[in-house]
Amino acid sequence: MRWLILSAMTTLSLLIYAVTLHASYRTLRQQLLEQALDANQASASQLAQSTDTLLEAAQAQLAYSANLLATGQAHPGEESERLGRQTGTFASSWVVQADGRVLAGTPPKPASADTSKGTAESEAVMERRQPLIKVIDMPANDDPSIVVTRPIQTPDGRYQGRIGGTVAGSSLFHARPEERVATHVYLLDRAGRPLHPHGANFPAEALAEAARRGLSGSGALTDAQGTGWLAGYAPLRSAGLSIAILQPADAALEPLSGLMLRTLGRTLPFVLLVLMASVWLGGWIVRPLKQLAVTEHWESTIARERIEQVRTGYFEAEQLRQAMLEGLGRLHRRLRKLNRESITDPLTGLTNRRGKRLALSEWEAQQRPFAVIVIDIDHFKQVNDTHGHEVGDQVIQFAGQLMRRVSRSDDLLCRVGGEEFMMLLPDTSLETAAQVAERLRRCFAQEPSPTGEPISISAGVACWHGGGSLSSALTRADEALYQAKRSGRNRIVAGEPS
Ligand SMILES: Nc1nc2c(ncn2[C@@H]2O[C@H](COP(=O)(O)OP(=O)(O)OP(=O)(O)O)[C@@H](O)[C@H]2O)c(=O)[nH]1
Repeated sequence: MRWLILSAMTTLSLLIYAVTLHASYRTLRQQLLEQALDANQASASQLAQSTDTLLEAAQAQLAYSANLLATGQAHPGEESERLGRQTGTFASSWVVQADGRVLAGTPPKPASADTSKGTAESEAVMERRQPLIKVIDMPANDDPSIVVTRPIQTPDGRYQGRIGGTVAGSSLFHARPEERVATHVYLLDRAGRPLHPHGANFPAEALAEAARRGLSGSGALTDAQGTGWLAGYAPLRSAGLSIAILQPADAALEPLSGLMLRTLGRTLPFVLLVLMASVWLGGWIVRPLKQLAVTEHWESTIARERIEQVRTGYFEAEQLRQAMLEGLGRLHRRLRKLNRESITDPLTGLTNRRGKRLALSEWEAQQRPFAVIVIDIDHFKQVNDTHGHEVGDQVIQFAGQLMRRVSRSDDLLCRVGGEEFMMLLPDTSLETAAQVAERLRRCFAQEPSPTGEPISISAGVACWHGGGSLSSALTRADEALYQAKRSGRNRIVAGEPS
């Protein structure tokens, strides 16, 4: 039972522990993913905001220079050089006149001087002679560059050309907030296509709608290879683009195993404690039950004493103990009754032959001296013949009553045959026993029996002094009785002392 309780509690504890660990794992995982998504979105928004500020500042600087050039307050070469030197915003700058000819540039021959041309959209902007911000196609590993241009128009509205510059990605993304584990920054066009870096391998289409609508937010994506990505995105309003910050989900979940190990380390001692408590509890529950499981000495008082000494400790075991004591009490009472019945003559209530034999064995073992009176009703056959067996039985019962009348409480009164009786008087001399026998004989002679008249008895008396043969003492009593019968009945004969 102990092992049953132990294994049940162990299984239950481990099951609860496993479920708790699993739930912790799921919660931690979810928390890490949500934190990463929030962080990526915050980074994307911050980066977009700082880039927007930078590009707006670049536009303002170009507007100032365009105004100086349009009003003839500055020379194109000087202004282009001043832009590069003074602000530090531009990696290169140039001035082109209305027909597209480069008037000045810093560096002197900027490779991207004509990069303000390109897409149909940007051409249209140029045609409309509006300011433009545009990402230049760059080699895959380079930082992106953004071209910012501004029309040069005289106060009366004549278009004289454009002034522009490139803002390098290094200065764009230097404002990037904290560099987080395995994060990648992407510039997306309005269709959500990655403009930079080239060949970006992520499920861009998932961000297309957000990019088109200029939304900011975050989401978990899965690419064609089944890799999970955590994306945060925000619109780069000044350039009509979006910035996305992506992080592989695995990288965000990297701390998970460490956290779970720490959780295990912290909780395992408690689990061991629970298991140890289970062992102790199992023992505590089983101990009184084990002690109550008495398998021997049920018939003696030892069992009762052992059960009484059991300290139960809890209600159910105490109930069981009480029930066992109650059952044991009943068993003992029943055994006593059976024992009594097995040594009692049912007609007279006197001790029967078996009881007599047991008592004699005990006295012999104890060497306890006793006197014996063997009694026989005279002519009992005639009683039966004359008055019937029923009256004969009543006479036998009557004989028992008279024997009780003349005896002491210590004396053992037995019915040893049909109308034969025996009185065993412990620690009694031959003379005293003979006197008792004589008193009994007189009782019979004087008291009317169930026949309506007194009846007579004959008796033989002998005694055993605690040594020698006990059976010879009994034989002497029998011989004395025989002698009393032969001498005419209704008399007592004491045998020879041993
Ligand atoms: N009613 C009745 N009679 C019994 C019982 N046991 C024995 N008897 C009868 O007791 C009688 C004993 O008779 P006997 O042994 O001849 O002895 P007796 O007639 O007493 O003659 P003596 O002993 O020589 O004086 C028999 O008739 C038995 O049937 C009993 O339990 N009830």
